Amino acid sequence: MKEWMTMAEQTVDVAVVGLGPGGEALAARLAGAGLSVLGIESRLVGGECPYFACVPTKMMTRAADALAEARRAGELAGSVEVTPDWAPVAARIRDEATADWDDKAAVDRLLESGARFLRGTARITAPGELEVTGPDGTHTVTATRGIVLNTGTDPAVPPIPGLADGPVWTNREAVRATEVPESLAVIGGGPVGCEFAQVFARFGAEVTLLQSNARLLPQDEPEAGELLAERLAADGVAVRTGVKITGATHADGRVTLQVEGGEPVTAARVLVAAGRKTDMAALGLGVYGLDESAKGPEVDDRMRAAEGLWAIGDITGKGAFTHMSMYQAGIAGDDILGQETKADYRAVPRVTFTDPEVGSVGLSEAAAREAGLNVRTGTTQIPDSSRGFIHKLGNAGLIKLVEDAERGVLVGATSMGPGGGEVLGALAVAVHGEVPVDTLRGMIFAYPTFHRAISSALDDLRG
Ligand SMILES: Cc1cc2nc3c(=O)[nH]c(=O)nc-3n(C[C@H](O)[C@H](O)[C@H](O)COP(=O)(O)OP(=O)(O)OC[C@H]3O[C@@H](n4cnc5c(N)ncnc54)[C@H](O)[C@@H]3O)c2cc1C
Ligand SMILES: NC(=O)c1ccc[n+]([C@@H]2O[C@H](COP(=O)([O-])OP(=O)(O)OC[C@H]3O[C@@H](n4cnc5c(N)ncnc54)[C@H](O)[C@@H]3O)[C@@H](O)[C@H]2O)c1
Repeated sequence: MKEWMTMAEQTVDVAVVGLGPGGEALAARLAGAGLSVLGIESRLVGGECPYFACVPTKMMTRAADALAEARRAGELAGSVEVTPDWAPVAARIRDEATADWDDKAAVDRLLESGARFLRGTARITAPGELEVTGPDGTHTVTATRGIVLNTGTDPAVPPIPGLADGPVWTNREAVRATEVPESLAVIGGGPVGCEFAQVFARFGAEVTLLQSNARLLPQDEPEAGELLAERLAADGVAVRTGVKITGATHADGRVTLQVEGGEPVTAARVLVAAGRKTDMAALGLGVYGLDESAKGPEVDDRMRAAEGLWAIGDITGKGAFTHMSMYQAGIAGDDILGQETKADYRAVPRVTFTDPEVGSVGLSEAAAREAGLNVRTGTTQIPDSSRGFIHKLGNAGLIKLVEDAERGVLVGATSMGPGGGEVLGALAVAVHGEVPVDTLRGMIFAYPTFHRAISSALDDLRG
């Protein structure tokens, strides 16, 4: 194991700036391949996902789903008394997910791979040159083969007058919650807002979700956003879409949000889930002649942003998901190690872990039409399937397929329902493998599974 770096100047083959999921994996891989690699991280090795995002929030949704299932037992299986308790959730996130937000295990793993590690904030000062400011001073780093950026995003707090004058939760504070607020106003109806809104509502908070867009999950099919709004309402969330928040005041430990043309919302807490921001100027991207006002560098299909500069993860704008960060790390790693692999984004899957889960892959109907394809769609409702009928309570969901009729292949699909993210697997194979629709129609789908509903959606395909 190499020593923790303390020297002020060092030269390596590759510097990985920001150790999100992809950067961490890439640094270890390149070191394993014999390159000298320096991983630089200002906060926690592993990035947003393990400490503030995917893992803790999915522990929350797991717990909230357990409560919902227990509440359904009354009608299906006899009486159950449900008394929500946040303590086990908070303890699990602190102890099992984040080791109390300590990345020692991840740092050790990185050092054991042969990579070096430097804690600090990096800024590019010249091509292949970095200045890193951290707890033990300022270091200069020269990366002779190049720099990989995996700097991710920060939560964006919208410029609502007064909002930032008092305490505001983003995902980073919400995952540290040690108790459930009595009431919660959620700003934003994307994946983050919807997941948190349902979790806290199921644990007893009075939740209002304020979404500026006309619907929830605007990147998904409209049918999915509409059905999700219904299901959140059934959980007691007051869902308000198409709203404009014009101001905020903080008083007596409560926040009040003014809503244009509507009732103001007062809550004990406000959670901002209104998207993410980046700062390319702070990173010094202009050194490479790149646009510092952009959200991130443009990359080619090998993740190259410039000569000797690669970028992976959320900043590439190809989908802010951990699996994308890992996928792109593989592509960039191949390029650095001289293997020719090209990124292919035709079948990017994503899952919002609400109940019902909303999974989608490839193009939505609107995106396929915008791309000029001759589109046919097919839809089926999960409650109309045998498994949906059997499942009864909690069976809301749908499957929607988007076919390129010209080629007779699926270019997109949505799978919403119980285990919707798992059912998505079959659809992702179909889109990724460009399996002819006729071949899919000839498949035998096990009875009575949720995924068997795919065959009804195939039967429904029409122009
Ligand atoms: C609440 C929430 C839930 C989510 N749930 C899911 C989910 O279920 N599934 C999923 O696939 N995705 C989910 N995501 C998205 C997921 O967290 C990100 O896509 C994932 O973390 C990958 O991001 P990344 O690789 O770009 O880097 P990040 O994870 O954002 O890490 C970047 C790292 O770079 C560091 N850094 C930044 N600038 C510098 C600098 N100048 N010098 C040194 N270090 C720097 C940061 O400190 C950070 O640790 C969720 C996101 C949120 C907010
Ligand atoms: N399960 C997952 O894979 C998962 C889960 C969470 C987040 N993520 C990723 O993290 C990223 C961030 O998610 P997010 O939900 O924060 O962002 P987002 O950009 O997807 O959604 C933010 C929503 O907030 C709304 N909004 C913006 N400003 C507003 C305002 N002033 N008032 C009211 N509403 C406003 C927008 O209409 C938008 O729909 C996304 O790209 C997402 O893909 C993934």
